[in-house]
Amino acid sequence: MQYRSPLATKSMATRSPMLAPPPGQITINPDQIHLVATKLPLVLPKHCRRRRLLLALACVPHGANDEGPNKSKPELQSLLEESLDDVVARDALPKPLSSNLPTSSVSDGSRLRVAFQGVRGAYSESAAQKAYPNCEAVPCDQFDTAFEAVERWLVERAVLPIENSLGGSIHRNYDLLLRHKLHIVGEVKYAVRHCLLANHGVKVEDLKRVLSHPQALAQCEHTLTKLGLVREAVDDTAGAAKHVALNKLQDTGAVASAVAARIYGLNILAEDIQDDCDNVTRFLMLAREPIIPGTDRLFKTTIVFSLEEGPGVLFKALAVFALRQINLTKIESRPLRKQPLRGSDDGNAGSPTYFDYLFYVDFEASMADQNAQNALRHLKEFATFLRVLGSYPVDTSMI
Ligand SMILES: O=C(O)C(=O)C[C@]1(C(=O)O)C=C[C@@H](O)C=C1
Repeated sequence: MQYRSPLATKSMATRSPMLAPPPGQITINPDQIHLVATKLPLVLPKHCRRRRLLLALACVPHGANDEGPNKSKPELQSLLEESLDDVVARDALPKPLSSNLPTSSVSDGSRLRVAFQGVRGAYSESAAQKAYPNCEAVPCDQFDTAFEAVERWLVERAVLPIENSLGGSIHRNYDLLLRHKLHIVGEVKYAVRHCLLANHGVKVEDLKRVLSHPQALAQCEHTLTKLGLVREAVDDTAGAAKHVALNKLQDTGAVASAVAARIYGLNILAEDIQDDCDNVTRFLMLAREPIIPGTDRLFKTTIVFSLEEGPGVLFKALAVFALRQINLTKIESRPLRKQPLRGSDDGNAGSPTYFDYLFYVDFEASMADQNAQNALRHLKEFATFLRVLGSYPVDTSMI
């Protein structure tokens, strides 16, 4: 099956005016950050001086010219002068987060801001609400944007999909976990129930094509094949619904949630069209600081490591957990980029033979557990690289 993805290689803004980020959505590149800065007072509670300062700082474009027009500068200057002591005292050192139940407010009482990828009505928004009830979910056009939003203090957390029970891993987010320095502070599982949406008056037999996120299209493979619809991949399910609605398309439907149907005024032609009723996406909760791992409930730890090439090295790496009765719940390998292919040792010098890999492993133990610490100390003896991405409570909720 071949997806037509006309939107896949261009930036969001140039793809289609319909799919450009809506007002209020954060898009992080130096130019757009400047635009966001001018809107800050509209989106922030007035009493929240510290966050205004941090946001203002985050919004100064890299290499901004002092003599150039920078409308936010006087505000930034006065905020800096007024609040610097306060900020230095309270925020100079990153503080580990408590591993108690996730809070939905920050210390000043305002709602926790949580970045998700997609537009309003995306499954990721519902997952963010499940992870942090009553939070202020902030839409981001790309996964990278959500990572950056947390790193630059624009938001407190990000909730991003990492794997789906039908479609498998979301590789992009594995790669971004390593490229950024955020910590995994929790996980949340969300039951994804797809609907086939179209404009009012459009029947199933009128449809020729269907738009959605590639994962959502993959999760509905059988149904869409049966209907003979051409698939087109877009950035998120709700964005597909929005596009169909705004363009009043008559031959195109969208695979998205019932929530997206309500928001964008579309008709639900079919419900539960995913290939399996147990369609669950696991999302990671990300923060600037790690949480203090506990042993009071079930914890999971996610690590990433690389190994020397050689017979049985991966076996040896996994044995450090098996030897200590630590259960592995997930293993994922990703290419180690910027690492040249290595030649074989059989005299055939220069012939690219080996790919280098990064291994991501989730294991069921807390980093507060001596057994887990011993396992990682053992692994470090022969791993060429090792990083703990987070130690966090397992989502044991009924989905
Ligand atoms: O497009 C959305 O609504 C999303 O939230 C993204 C996403 C994903 O990336 O996998 C999330 C859950 C579903 O599995 C389908 C799509």
